[in-house]
Amino acid sequence: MAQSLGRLFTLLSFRKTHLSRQCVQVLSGTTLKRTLMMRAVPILSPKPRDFSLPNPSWGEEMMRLYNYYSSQSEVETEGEEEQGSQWTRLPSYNRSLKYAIGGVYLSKIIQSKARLFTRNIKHPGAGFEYVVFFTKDKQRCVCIFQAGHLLEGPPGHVHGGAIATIIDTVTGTHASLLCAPVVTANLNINYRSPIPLGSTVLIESTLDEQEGKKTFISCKITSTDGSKLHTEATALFVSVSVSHLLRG
Ligand SMILES: CCCCC/C=C\C/C=C\C/C=C\C/C=C\CCCC(=O)SCCNC(=O)CCNC(=O)[C@H](O)C(C)(C)COP(=O)(O)OP(=O)(O)OC[C@H]1O[C@@H](n2cnc3c(N)ncnc32)[C@H](O)[C@@H]1OP(=O)(O)O
Repeated sequence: MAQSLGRLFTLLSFRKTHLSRQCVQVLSGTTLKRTLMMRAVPILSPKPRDFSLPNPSWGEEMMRLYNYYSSQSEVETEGEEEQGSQWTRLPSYNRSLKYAIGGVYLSKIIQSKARLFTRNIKHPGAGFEYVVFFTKDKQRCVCIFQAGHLLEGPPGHVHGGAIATIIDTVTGTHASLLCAPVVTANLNINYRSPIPLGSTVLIESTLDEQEGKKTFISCKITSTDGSKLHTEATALFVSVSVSHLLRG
């Protein structure tokens, strides 16, 4: 199985070197949207649905922050200089495979029922609603997260496992931007104050260090005005080959 999948990946140019280069090309800079349309999602492939665009379940605070970071992402077209482009929104698909060339088709061939954990609840607003923005130098990411009613742990509050999941997702996405593919090797979490169900919070992730195959990232979750610290975490990601992912 792993061998035949390996051959398939090779045929479809889904090799580590290619993937890494492509990720760097595709996911950097403020021309992300245009580049993604032209390179990562090829002519032969339909455009995958982007789950990090607003939907009717997004509350006022989620929309306010989305508009704020989107406005910071706008590219100044006058002159050569790009201004006001501190943040770039990262599209989000229901399978990581969909970031690869031909990923939409690959997704139909390889474990077609598999879905990204955070994008597998169909009802808008019931699970994880989130959008990630990253800085040009990829040193920082920010995620706006609205926690739906299916993520309950203690009554009225978000489950610690759901919090771990969104932290793994944001820090993992951050590490992937720097050196995909990666896996989480270590995740340490301190839960400082509960997150009310249905609320919108900010997740900020910072690159601490890169050392060979290792990428160290730290992260905190706060209320949107920054006054309340909910969670702090550190994570270690290790770069792996595609064959490592396939071997499991
Ligand atoms: C596919 C297309 C992707 C494209 C992506 C593009 C854009 C991204 C956008 C969105 C991404 C979307 C979603 C992302 C969402 C979530 C991300 C979730 C990620 C996960 O949820 S993933 C699942 C959980 N994860 C695992 O399932 C890992 C299982 N595990 C292993 O696969 C191995 O265990 C491994 C590889 C970790 C290590 O394997 P190993 O030991 O053979 O590796 P190696 O020796 O090379 O280690 C190298 C150096 O790391 C040190 N090291 C290793 N482990 C350590 C530890 N735990 N603590 C401290 N240091 C450690 C060593 O000590 C050495 O350090 P040194 O070099 O200094 O000696």
